[in-house]
Amino acid sequence: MAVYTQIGAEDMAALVAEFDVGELVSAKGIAEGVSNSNWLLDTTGRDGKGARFILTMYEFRIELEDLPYFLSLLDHLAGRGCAVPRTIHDRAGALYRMRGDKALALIEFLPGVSVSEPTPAQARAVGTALAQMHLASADFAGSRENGMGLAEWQRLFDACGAEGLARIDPDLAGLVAEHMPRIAAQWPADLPRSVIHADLFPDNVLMLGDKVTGLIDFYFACNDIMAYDVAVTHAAWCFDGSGRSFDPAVSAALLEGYESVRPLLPEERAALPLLAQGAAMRFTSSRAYDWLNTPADALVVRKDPMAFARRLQFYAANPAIFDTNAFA
Ligand SMILES: Nc1ncnc2c1ncn2[C@@H]1O[C@H](COP(=O)(O)OP(=O)(O)O)[C@@H](O)[C@H]1O
Ligand SMILES: N[C@@H](CCOP(=O)(O)O)C(=O)O
Repeated sequence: MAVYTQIGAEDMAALVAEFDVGELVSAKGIAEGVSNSNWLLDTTGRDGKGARFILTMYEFRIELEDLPYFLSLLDHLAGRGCAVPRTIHDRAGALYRMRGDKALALIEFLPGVSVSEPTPAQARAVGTALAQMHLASADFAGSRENGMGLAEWQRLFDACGAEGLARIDPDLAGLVAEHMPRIAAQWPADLPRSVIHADLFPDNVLMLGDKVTGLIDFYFACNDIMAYDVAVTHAAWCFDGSGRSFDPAVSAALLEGYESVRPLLPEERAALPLLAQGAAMRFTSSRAYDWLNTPADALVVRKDPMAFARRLQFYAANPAIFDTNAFA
């Protein structure tokens, strides 16, 4: 469930009146999601024919100072033809409004559903959309450091402590100690960069059949290595939920889709095994921290850190899956 804040009908109607989107017809809380409160709003629309929006209230983890970057990035990418929802500006032109100490943004609604068992055709479409997004961001003026980079993974593991990691799984602390220093020492410094999504999991992609209708949830977006974004997306799409089973056909299709728009340089391709281990480490770290620090009665379902620790082991043991002829 992800509606942490209640907004009464009168307040919601008054809020909607601050935007040129017609009058409020209905507002329904959206159950999916963990970080923000989201509502599906129907209004009469500017032309009286009806319109639909997502209202997001930023509850945790997002710094107010980063909101202009995230919200203007949506406008930029949508303006370049990417399947990304636009930010609806209020009547004064602002990207977001404050309600008490919390920020609210109105976002264009896009149709589609998040797939749970991606097919190769769907993975190809996602790879294509990711590469389009990377290219379309080339002239985006904003800049934001990756707050979930290597230093943060280490900080999160340190905060868990060896004893905390052992409570999650007896092998986890050893796995981190074995791989983290090597990944940090070999992390590439000079690969091509752009704006990256950095969290393009299936639940952040809306699809209708094999077509991508929306990339959403850009709240980890930052300027970083493009091939790292490919690696994150690979880790998120090419395994079953437990991280035990790798799907080579989905992997090949995802990379093919990406390269149909933006061929990887030889040095990016060569770095993918390490970047994928880093991607798996990144989500192991945040999930491990959340696993130990989410109260038992919290509304949010904790995600299994071992599902990404297993991916890390797989990537470390199978670098050849990223060879150009791996599936030929
Ligand atoms: N622009 C959008 N169009 C349609 N549905 C959306 C849109 N943005 C969010 N949603 C819906 O809201 C849910 C939660 O949004 P999300 O931004 O992923 O929240 P969280 O950051 O809390 O995970 C999504 O799973 C999707 O169902
Ligand atoms: N994709 C991450 C969690 C980030 O949460 P989101 O709801 O903001 O996408 C994971 O699976 O660990």
